[in-house]
Amino acid sequence: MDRNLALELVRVTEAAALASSKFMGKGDKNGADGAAVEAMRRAFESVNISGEVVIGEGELDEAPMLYIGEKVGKSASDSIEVDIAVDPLDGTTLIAKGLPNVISVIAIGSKGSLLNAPDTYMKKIVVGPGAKGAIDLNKTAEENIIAVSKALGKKTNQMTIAVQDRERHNYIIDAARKLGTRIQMFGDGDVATAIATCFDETGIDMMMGIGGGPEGVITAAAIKCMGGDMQAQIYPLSEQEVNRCYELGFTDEELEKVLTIDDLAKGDNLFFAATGITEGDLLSGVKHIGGNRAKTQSVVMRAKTGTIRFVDAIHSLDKNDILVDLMKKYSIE
Ligand SMILES: O=P(O)(O)OC[C@H]1O[C@](O)(COP(=O)(O)O)[C@@H](O)[C@@H]1O
Repeated sequence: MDRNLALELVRVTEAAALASSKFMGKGDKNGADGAAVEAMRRAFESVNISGEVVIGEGELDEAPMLYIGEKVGKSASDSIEVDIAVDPLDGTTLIAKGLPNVISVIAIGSKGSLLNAPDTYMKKIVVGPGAKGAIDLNKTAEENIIAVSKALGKKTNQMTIAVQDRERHNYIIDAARKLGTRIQMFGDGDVATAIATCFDETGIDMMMGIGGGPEGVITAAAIKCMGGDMQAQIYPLSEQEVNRCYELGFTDEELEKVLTIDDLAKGDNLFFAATGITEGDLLSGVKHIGGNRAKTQSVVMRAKTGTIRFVDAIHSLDKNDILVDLMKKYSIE
């Protein structure tokens, strides 16, 4: 894949971020998600790829989505075939309330590189480059915190771990408290939080917990680009989810397997892009400024080179065809 693809991908997440930002705090999570999906789909039309969505979003909550198997991109005779994983809006509950940590994300990899994870829960553990090789999902939360602290050369009470605020994570909270480890709880949006582990300035050393499977694959592509580490296990939490895994052809053995970052996102022919929608640890949210313009901040990464680029942009919203059309459709100023 050509390096110039990076900027094209940023345009795609920017489009989704701009469209959904119009819904911030309006209590309409499906409206925000729908606008992000449509904007992303339209923006993909000008990207010179022949892409197939292998990870879509929305199945868990039946929200609008870019569905699995959907073809996206220009699909010209010279377009390269790629796997695409998308989450046009990670944090639908957050955007409805105007809360921080909402982003739009895509990961792209060569054909067959991204795991076709089911739309069920996934157990995840994510660390930055400093603790690469130190994590093991077969071990307890306590053992992992200790191993990561050793790798980072910190005491466990000098570490901060990020945990999604859910009852199912009480075992992690108990382990961290026993070790005196600080906990940064977050309401939603585990892709943004996982990425934050790879940036020292966020102060987050590790993320652990059970979140969406599709989000897990997207996270793995990003963490690969940044040289961090991740392990995961498909983790259906209900009988319905177990059946869904079987329907998709997963065996019991595969469901028990601890997946490495390479199982989730193979090789290094991978790109990842994200744009902030609301303020986050790493990316600023969309800021609507005077003159019908808006500022965005994005990050785009490439695993092959390890380059991480932050892209600041100012958009003239009335000159943006996708946005003009969508705002008409949703009757939003
Ligand atoms: O909210 P749940 O059911 O605990 O699921 C966790 C998943 O939900 C999210 O917090 C938000 O997902 P949505 O944007 O689809 O609402 C993800 O980041 C996370 O992986």
